[in-house]
Amino acid sequence: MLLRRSMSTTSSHWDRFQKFFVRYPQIGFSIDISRMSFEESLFETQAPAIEKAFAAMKELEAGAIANPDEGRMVGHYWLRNSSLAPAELRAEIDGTLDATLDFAADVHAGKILAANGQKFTRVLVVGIGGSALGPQLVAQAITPANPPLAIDFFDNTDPDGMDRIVAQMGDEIATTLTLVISKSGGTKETRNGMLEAEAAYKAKGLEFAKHAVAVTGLGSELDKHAIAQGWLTRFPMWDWVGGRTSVMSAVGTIAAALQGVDVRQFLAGAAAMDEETRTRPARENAAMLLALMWFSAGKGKGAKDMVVLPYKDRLVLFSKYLQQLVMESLGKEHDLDGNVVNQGIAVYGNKGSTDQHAYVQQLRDGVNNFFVTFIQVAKARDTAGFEVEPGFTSGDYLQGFLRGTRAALAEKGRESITLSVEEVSAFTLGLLIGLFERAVGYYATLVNVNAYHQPGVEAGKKAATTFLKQMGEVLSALSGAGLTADELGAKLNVDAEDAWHMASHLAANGKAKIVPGETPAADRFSAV
Ligand SMILES: O=P(O)(O)OC[C@H]1O[C@H](O)[C@H](O)[C@@H](O)[C@@H]1O
Repeated sequence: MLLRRSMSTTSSHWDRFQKFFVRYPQIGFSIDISRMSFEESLFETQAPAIEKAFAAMKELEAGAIANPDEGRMVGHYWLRNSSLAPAELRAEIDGTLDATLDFAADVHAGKILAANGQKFTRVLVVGIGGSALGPQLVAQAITPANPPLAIDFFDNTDPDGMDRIVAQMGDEIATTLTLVISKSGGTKETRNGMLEAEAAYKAKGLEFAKHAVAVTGLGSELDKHAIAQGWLTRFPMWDWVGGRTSVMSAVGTIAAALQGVDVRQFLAGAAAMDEETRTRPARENAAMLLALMWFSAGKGKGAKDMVVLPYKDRLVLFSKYLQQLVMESLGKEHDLDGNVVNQGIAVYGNKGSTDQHAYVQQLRDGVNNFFVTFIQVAKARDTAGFEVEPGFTSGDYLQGFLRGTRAALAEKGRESITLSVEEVSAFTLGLLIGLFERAVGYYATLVNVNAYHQPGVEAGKKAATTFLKQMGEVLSALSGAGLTADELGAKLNVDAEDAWHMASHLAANGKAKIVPGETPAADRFSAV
């Protein structure tokens, strides 16, 4: 009885797998949605929305103002196929790509040297969000084991984080090329990182400008600064490329090329996935299938989180990369008609099998509020095989753990998608990025939001600016006599809780003295 039941379950799984497994053999990719619990009628019920999404994408790729709030075109697909771009942009797209690759080749060949006449040995990327995550993902996933230049990142305004990197660089800062990357050219974290880098070069008696390159919008603050200081060179960033989709613009190509990545293959991978997912009907269209799965799992409201589990160390940052791509694109208060919808899909993940020893316990037994996206890489390793047990390699185990976890989740009614690529290479990373970019675009139409703006990000920036201004006032107001947060607040017309945090921060960093009281309200702050 038991045996029969399990056999029929197995055969229905096998049938469903065959029905909902789509592969593109010519690019070594497949998607399996058979372990998602959607009804087949989804393709019928969503047919009008699917058509709308295809049409919207077609217009977007043809240069429509697909980001209406900001009145901008959305052109990341043109970066890997400039022939799609409006005619007046093609030469600039191709020219910029060539210029980044030529620059990297000249650095490798020693035609562009550090100020001391030696070859550059390191790159320091200063950027944040879309201006850092792409280069970080590329560095982690597809650079050679011993790249021509080592790479570090200032991707925050944490002084301790920057100090550690500067300390690790030591005297090698003299042969470090710094790329300051900011589309807007006005992001404070990046401005601070640039100033910290400048100071670090100066501390070693070096001229920063002779080691600095900017990637930014024409005429931005950063652009003007780079011109005024006579930096090595500048590469443009365009308003029709969003930060989170900028890895195939100069933002990503310059660092990748310096690292010895085959950038043209990276772009070719994305272009190939674009070709596959641009015109195929929904049932064969991997990007549309992803969008539909997100829609059906989360009931079009993001009710289920997306857990991204690549079974490959090189792809560990892919989940973080997708977190920005998906959450910044889809996490919106309003839909395109102005209704309050509070849309989004939460994304988290790290890598398998590592995560099986952490939160996968909850995925199998706990709250069922997610679907997993497994990423399987067929090829286990580049080097010769090694057997950890007779007949079995580490790679066999990795595959066993992926399949085992997928089955164990399915047994408990937990959904999963499995994407497969043959190996992690410039080409396959490109195609995976291309796949998710298009899936995000399709899904945005299914739920009627603008995927290409990020109005919510501004609120935190504005509040931080106010906080800093008021903290300056608190610092000036401190005197010999100890003041409480209430007194500071009343004096400066600042919220008492804010005043307490400002004064506490100043005290923790040697700019104020604190006499602690029994409660925060009794703490007294004075000038040093
Ligand atoms: O490249 P930047 O203009 O410096 O922007 C860096 C990042 O910060 C912004 O606040 C946005 O949220 C991100 O989408 C962007 O990638």
